[in-house]
Amino acid sequence: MEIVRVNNLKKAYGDNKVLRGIDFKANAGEVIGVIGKNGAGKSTFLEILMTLKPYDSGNVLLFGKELNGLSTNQLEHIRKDISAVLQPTQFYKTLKVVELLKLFKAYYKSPVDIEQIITDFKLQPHRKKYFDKLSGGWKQIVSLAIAFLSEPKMLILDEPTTGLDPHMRNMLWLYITDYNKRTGGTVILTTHNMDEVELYCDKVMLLNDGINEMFDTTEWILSTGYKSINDFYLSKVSI
Ligand SMILES: Nc1ncnc2c1ncn2[C@@H]1O[C@H](COP(=O)(O)OP(=O)(O)OP(=O)(O)O)[C@@H](O)[C@H]1O
Repeated sequence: MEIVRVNNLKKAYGDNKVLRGIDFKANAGEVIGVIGKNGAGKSTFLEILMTLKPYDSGNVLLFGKELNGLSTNQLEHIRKDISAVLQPTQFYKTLKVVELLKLFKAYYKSPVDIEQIITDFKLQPHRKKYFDKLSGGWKQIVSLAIAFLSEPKMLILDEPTTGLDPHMRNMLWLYITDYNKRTGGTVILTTHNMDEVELYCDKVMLLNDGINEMFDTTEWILSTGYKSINDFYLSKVSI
């Protein structure tokens, strides 16, 4: 089943033409990595998929519906099936980890068991701490746990493992892989870690000079003679 289809997507900030004709597709159950150098437009692309940012031209279809032209009600309906890692706000400060999880569980009407999430994300020692007092990496973990609460059909993660130690990184990937297998949910993420792309992503899109220079399976890219996805990246992208 097709979850996302993007044709000839263009987006500029003033004279800065960031996306100059992107074609992309995500099916149910795929894990897709979006890569490219700093400033290539990865976050811009994800924000458009999250329905947070307008685009100039082209087509973006989520769950078969073209985004431009949807009413506010229709957009809200679509957003129920999407989850993204939220940027912590001031409001998070005043709540403990377990309170935050309960709040979002109620908000999403999530069937997910809070205690299970606490165990899966190794949050037991932190459950009674105020969010504001957690380290950067643990704030990231809590934000990710919240994103999974709604059991979304599409999960969008912007650099989810940046700032996480190797165990936490591993744990997060196990969780992503398990969520993907269990629910058939689609995961679209950006990362600068090419080993993660090679290990965990079914497909990879390389954004370069505003276009998708490559969009294919990691398997196919490796079969063309690159030693690794890192090798592929270094040979395709100049500094
Ligand atoms: N709101 C904005 N207004 C103006 N320019 C913007 C805005 N957001 C992003 N840009 C510009 O668009 C370009 C792409 O930025 P974007 O954040 O999408 O890239 P990225 O690939 O995610 O980068 P990074 O890997 O560094 O996170 C950059 O030149 C950036 O300065």
